[in-house]
Amino acid sequence: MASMEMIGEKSLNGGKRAYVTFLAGNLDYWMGVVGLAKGLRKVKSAYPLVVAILPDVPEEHRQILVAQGCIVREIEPVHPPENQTGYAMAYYVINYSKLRIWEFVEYEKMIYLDGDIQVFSNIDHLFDTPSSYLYAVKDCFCEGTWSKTPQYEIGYCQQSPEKVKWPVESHGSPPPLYFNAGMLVFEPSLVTYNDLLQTVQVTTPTSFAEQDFLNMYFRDSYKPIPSTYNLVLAMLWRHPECIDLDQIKVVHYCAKGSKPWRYTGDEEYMDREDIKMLVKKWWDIYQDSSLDYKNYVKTEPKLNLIIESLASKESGSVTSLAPSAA
Ligand SMILES: O=c1ccn([C@@H]2O[C@H](COP(=O)(O)OP(=O)(O)O[C@H]3O[C@H](CO)[C@H](O)[C@H](O)[C@H]3O)[C@@H](O)[C@H]2O)c(=O)[nH]1
Ligand SMILES: O[C@H]1[C@H](O)[C@@H](O)[C@H](O)[C@@H](O)[C@H]1O
Ligand SMILES: [Mn+2]
Repeated sequence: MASMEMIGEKSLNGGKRAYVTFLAGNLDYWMGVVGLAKGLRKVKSAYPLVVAILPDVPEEHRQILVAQGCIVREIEPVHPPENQTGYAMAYYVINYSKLRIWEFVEYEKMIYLDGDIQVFSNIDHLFDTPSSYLYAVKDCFCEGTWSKTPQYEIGYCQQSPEKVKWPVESHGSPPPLYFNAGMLVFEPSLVTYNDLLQTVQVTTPTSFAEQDFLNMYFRDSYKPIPSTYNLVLAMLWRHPECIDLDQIKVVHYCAKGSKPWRYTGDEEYMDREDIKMLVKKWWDIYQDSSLDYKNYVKTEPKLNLIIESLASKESGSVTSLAPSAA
């Protein structure tokens, strides 16, 4: 990878790791980020959550995130060339700004999670995956958001490619593997970052905005990881044979009507028992005040030790940071 960031085999950032998410606008997505910060604490993740925010995030939302232990980093919006054909969701245009996270080179490796994701098991081990690849979960093409694509028209989905076979005779080779960009394991790099930003300006925008773009850009370095690391909810009704809910570590509330903080149960599939259970599990974490950063700092024994030690140093006495043998 980028020589600028490496001296010999050692990286300049000392191998630092962090989770990162993205927040834009003054709507209610900050609630998702608070839920995520608390979820990462619940599973005892060892790494902080960086929030890349656009300038339009109100001050009060920033303060809530800081109070929840997040590292807030403001980023400039990225404006792609004009889109002549439209996005699957009009707001997807803001997601191009996500490309800025490749600039966070004080970290050697990061795990990006959308704000509408919750982590139910510790996934820190993903930081140990071999470098120079982009890891993400294969997407599903079966929802209406995909209706303008050949995959959807044919009824082909990479999740069950044997169900409806790709018509090689009429359409050529099947499309390359395609990941959902709500969860990514990646390495920040200034070389990659500059190239991403230059390339995006000469690339025609398509329905799934930066998700399409990243799929194209990282085609040769993409490595699929199991759906347990990013359960795109539609998998539950489109490909139930591929999913074992007990194994799921990360849930992505991306299906229409499934954002827990907006959930009404009215939209299609939203009255399913598994959906109700997953929405409730999100709320349980969001409302658990013992997972608030301030309470967590109070109760976390290791942190307490450090805080006490620093306090006693300040007051003149020297205490060892090592835990007592007792
Ligand atoms: O008003 C908004 C809208 C979005 N977001 C942020 O942007 C992320 C992406 O938006 P959604 O989660 O609503 O989008 P989807 O999950 O439906 O979208 C999927 O496709 C998108 C295409 O742009 C992105 O790639 C996204 O990461 C991927 O999960 C959110 O989680 C949130 O972190 C905001 O902060 N405010
Ligand atoms: O990015 C989109 C989005 O997350 C949709 O909600 C989902 O149906 C798609 O599979 C995905 O590609
Ligand atoms: Mn999402």
